[in-house]
This record gives sequence, structure tokens and C-alpha cells, in this order.
Amino acid sequence: MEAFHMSQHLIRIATRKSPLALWQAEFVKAELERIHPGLSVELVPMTTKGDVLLDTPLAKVGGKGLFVKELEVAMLEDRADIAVHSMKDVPVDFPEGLGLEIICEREDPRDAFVSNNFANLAELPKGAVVGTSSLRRQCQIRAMRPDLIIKDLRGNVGTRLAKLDSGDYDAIILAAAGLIRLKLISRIASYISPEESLPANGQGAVGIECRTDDARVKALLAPLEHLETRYRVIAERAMNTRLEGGCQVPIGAYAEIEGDELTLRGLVGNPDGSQIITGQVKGLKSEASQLGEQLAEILLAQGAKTILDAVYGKA
Ligand SMILES: NCc1[nH]cc(CCC(=O)O)c1CC(=O)O
Repeated sequence: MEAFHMSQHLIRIATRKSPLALWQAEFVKAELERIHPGLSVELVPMTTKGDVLLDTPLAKVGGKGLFVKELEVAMLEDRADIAVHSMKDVPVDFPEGLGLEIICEREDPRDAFVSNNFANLAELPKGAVVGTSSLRRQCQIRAMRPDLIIKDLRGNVGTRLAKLDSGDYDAIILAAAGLIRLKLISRIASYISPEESLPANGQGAVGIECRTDDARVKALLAPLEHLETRYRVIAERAMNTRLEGGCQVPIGAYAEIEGDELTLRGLVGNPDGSQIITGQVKGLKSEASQLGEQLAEILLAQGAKTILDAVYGKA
């Protein structure tokens, strides 16, 4: 067979090697092969700078862009065709020539309370130690329970669970979606509702990045698009973008859709939970990105900028 002919029937997925990244890549591979009989999909596993620095606090190593750069270079150099991302980890801007073309159907967007001894946050005794490195989770937990001690927790999902099991924490908070995908749903003691703690923008959704001029790949990917998830994630990301939310921010955003109506809730707080600003907008789902910007303006008018500047060390 000619090389040209082969490449027409092949899609190469650049992926990190973490179990969750591999799950997501395998999921997209299986979907593509199911929808397009005769298509071959290959995984191209690679190590990113973020993986090498996995135990360094995120704020110190420069944020989540570190987990995608190598994958993007591989696509630009035509060593891979697509990359699959957790939407909550995808930076706002893409390099010239690459774009996020597809957003797949969302998994459970909630945070999960994981503990071997306690059923939920309310049950934790005074002074209990909760593991999370997310300022968003820390802020909302401290607002509910100022008496709890928040301790940094990094690493892949498996590493985090092992740290819980070794007794370093009374409970940890993880995204439900990651645990469900890795068949670890039995580790979830309870779900934290968006009313208690707003998820991160894009949480639970998987997106696919590819070369913007690659019509062949874009056509093959098109059936994986889930429009309702796209509207929700666009609204959430637009809010974050307008707030100039970087990689590590105490910002929550959560959109829901009923019929044509989209409801977006947002939150900005400081890490110790002593200040929290919340807001909500409703409108047509077709105006998702305007709704996100509108909610950001509402939060900014209530002082979100002062809080965020203090978190970023600008104040
Ligand atoms: N920050 C890491 C990360 N990025 C995506 C997920 C899994 C859930 C998702 O797809 O949003 C996780 C783990 C976690 O937050 O517990």
C-alpha cells in the first residue's frame, strides 16, 4: 500500500501517559473506529514538562500549559493529528494553526468527596485534613467549614488516592469524572453539588484539538461533537476568559441548559474562603459566550478583580 493511501485512513492521537489521559485518548480512538469502519487510530504517547514536574506545586512551575505544549508541537510538526484534553485543563489561547474543534459529551461535572472514614464534608470533625491543590475547591470548602485544614495534594488520580490511603489526609476532593472514567466510582463517598461548590469551567468535558486547516481530520471528528456540552463549556470558559482566569484560580463556573435556555452560575473567591462573590445569568444558549462575558462583568462589578489581583500577587 502507498504511504499516501495509508495516511488517509489513519489518525494519530498525541497523548500524555497518565491513566486518565490514556483513557481519554482510548475513548476517542474507540469512538472514531466505531463510527468510521476501516479507519485506524494510533496513540502517540509522550511525556510533557508538566508530567516531569508532577510533584512541584503548579503555581511554581507555570501552570497547565505545561501539559499540552509537547502535544501541540507534535501536531504542528505532523507527528500527530489530534490531541484529547480535559476541557478544564485547556488554556484559553491556542498556537497559530491549532484549534479546539470538538467538544464531546460531558461526564458528571461535580466534585467528589473521597474518604475512607467519613461520608461527606459535614461529617468531618473539627480540624480534619482535606487534600486538594485547587484554590477553587479550597475556597469553597473553607467557606463552608473554616475549621478544616487544607493540605496540598498533587499527582495523578492514582497517586492522590494512594496518599489518602496512606493516612496523610482525612479526605480528598477529586473530580467525579476522572474517578468514573478510571472505574474508581466506588471510591466516591459522596458528591458535592454545584450548590455547595461550583465546579471548574469545563470540568468533566473532553475536547479535541487539531490543525485548523486539516479538513480530512475535522470531517472524521465531526460526529463526536456534542452541541449541548459545547454551549455549556463555551459559556463557562467565556466567563473565565473575561476574568483573565489563569491556570490556578479560585473561580467556579457551571452552566446548565433547559430547552433553549442556558443558566450560568459563577463564583470568585479568595483561597481562605473569607470572601466569595457569586452571580447568575440566564439567556439563550446560542448566546453562550455573551452570557459568560456578562456574568464576568457582574462579578467584576462586585469586586472580583480586587480578589483575583490579590491571589495573583498583583495587589
Ligand atoms: N486537574 C486535573 C484534572 N483534570 C481533569 C480531571 C478529571 C476530570 C475532568 O475531566 O474534568 C482532573 C482530576 C481532578 O481534578 O480530580
